[in-house]
Amino acid sequence: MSGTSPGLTPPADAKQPARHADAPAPGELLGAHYDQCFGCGGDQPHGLHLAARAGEGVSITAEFTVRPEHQGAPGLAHGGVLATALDETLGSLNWLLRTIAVTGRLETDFVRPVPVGTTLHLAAEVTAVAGRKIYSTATGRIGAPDGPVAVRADALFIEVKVDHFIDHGREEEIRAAMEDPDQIRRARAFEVNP
Ligand SMILES: CCCCCCCCCCCCCCCC(=O)SCCNC(=O)CCNC(=O)[C@H](O)C(C)(C)COP(=O)(O)OP(=O)(O)OC[C@H]1O[C@@H](n2cnc3c(N)ncnc32)[C@H](O)[C@@H]1OP(=O)(O)O
Repeated sequence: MSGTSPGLTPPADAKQPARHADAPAPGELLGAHYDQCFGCGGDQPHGLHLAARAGEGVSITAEFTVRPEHQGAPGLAHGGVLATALDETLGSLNWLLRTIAVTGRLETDFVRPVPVGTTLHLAAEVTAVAGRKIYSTATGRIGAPDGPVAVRADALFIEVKVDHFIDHGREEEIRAAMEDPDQIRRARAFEVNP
């Protein structure tokens, strides 16, 4: 689906997304792009620990289990946490394009409440690319990949250079990320832009 706001509608000359030749194979786990990331970082104690897996084409699947610390209303996931899970899944798509990009716009529909203990099955794909603009869409389903849709989102990511993080991020975290011995994570963070 495309979002309802004009910023989420690809221009007429937008192109179909092209999976990068070196993208991880379908079924492969992507791993975290940064170990302290709130969405995917394994060393982030407060995070969602979302694990994304490459799909066919430019698509991703991911799973996220709602824990008690994710509540908004009693026993139910906070909407902002669900939006984060969608944002993280959508952001992972950019690795299949081998592009560094940040979220410019994220439009979320909350269709059903998501109880604590639920595993949300997320699926996302890039729908179009226009210059630096990457258009994508995602759904989150309750309990199974074909379960009822609980949340969906449309997003616009904007390609940036690594300088975006170096210029705006805090120096100690930037330095630590650059020295990360995990080659895949370093490549996801730094080595995708020429
Ligand atoms: C050293 C350590 C490295 C670590 C490496 C980590 C690797 C990978 C990390 C990824 C992390 C993933 C985590 C999950 C994803 C996030 O959550 S990312 C964090 C949340 N997002 C942000 O912080 C972004 C903040 N915003 C910005 O920095 C700037 O607004 C942006 C998005 C870079 C755009 O600024 P800009 O580059 O000056 O672009 P600009 O020329 O204004 O716009 C370009 C085009 O996009 C359009 N556009 C821009 N913004 C919008 C918008 N909001 N709505 C509609 N259209 C828009 C413009 O209209 C323009 O269109 P055209 O005129 O070309 O047709």
